[in-house]
Amino acid sequence: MTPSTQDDELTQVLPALRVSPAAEPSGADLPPALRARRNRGLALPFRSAARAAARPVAPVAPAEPVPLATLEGRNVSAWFGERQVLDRVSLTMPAGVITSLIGPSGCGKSTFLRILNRMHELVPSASLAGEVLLDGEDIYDPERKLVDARKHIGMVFQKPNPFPAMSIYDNVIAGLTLTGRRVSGDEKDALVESCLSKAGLWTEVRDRLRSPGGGLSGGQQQRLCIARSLAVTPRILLMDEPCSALDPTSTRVIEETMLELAQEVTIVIVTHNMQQAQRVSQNCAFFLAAQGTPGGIVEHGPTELMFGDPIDRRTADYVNGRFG
Ligand SMILES: Nc1ncnc2c1ncn2[C@@H]1O[C@H](COP(=O)(O)OP(=O)(O)OP(=O)(O)O)[C@@H](O)[C@H]1O
Repeated sequence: MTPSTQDDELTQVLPALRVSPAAEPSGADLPPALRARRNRGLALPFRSAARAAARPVAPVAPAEPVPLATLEGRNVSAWFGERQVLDRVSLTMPAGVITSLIGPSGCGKSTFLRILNRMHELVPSASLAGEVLLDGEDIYDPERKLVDARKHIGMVFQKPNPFPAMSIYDNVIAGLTLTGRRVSGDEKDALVESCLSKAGLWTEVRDRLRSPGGGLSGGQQQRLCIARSLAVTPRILLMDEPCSALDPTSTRVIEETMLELAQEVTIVIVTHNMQQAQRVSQNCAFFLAAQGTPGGIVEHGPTELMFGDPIDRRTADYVNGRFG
């Protein structure tokens, strides 16, 4: 989806804000996603252990810890006009876990992701059925405002979309500006440093915060977009092929960032990269749409099992590159 204006884009991309950034993790602790890797005997991504221990702590005011949230889709179906593209998809994306959505092109992964933060309904012909529960509360409850869902569920897109002429600093706090929340200068400075640090970009841009966001490399721009999402303290971060436009080095840096962020935000990522799904996610769901039928989930579960010992032959074919 390509938003038409900056404000449209901000409204879609950035949830309304809570200003207090989440508490920085203890430098001695590895995030759960990394601990899970270590416990399973898997190597940590390069630099992750060091970064987890040595991540700079921004001088932010003490903040209320934001509890990790679980997101659950129940019997989610979706249509564009008369055409049904998803059929009764149910998936739980547990708190603090990175869940990857995999599957061939056109099977409805991005549609499902956009339903998870109420972006699907922005398409005029789109409709849907089912429930999306954020910690048990349906984000589609008619009593709830759209902004309540976006407040908690952020999105990072395939193509990095910072505001190119806007400074790096202002890009990070763009969501605050849109929502009209007044934040003191010191608090803004601390928030910018904290979010850029969490997105793994601080040390690269700390000396040029007033330079335009468009002057950064593609990978840096994507991390700037992640920092922009974090500035409004989402509880869930949805990522739609966040590395598909990036080179392998930038991809690796974003993956490390995701693993570290998993300590404070539940992440759901759509990816076509099977190695990436294995590197970053603990849970995985395989989507498929047979010819002429809407997409659904064939199988989901721990990523290790999905790749190492899948139940369904179609899953095995897909993860082993034998599909189609
Ligand atoms: N705005 C739209 N209007 C009409 N049909 C759409 C729209 N967006 C997606 N679709 C259709 O919905 C189906 C699912 O698309 P979706 O983008 O969710 O699949 P996907 O699995 O994410 O694909 P990819 O991996 O290629 O991004 C496809 O058949 C697509 O053509």
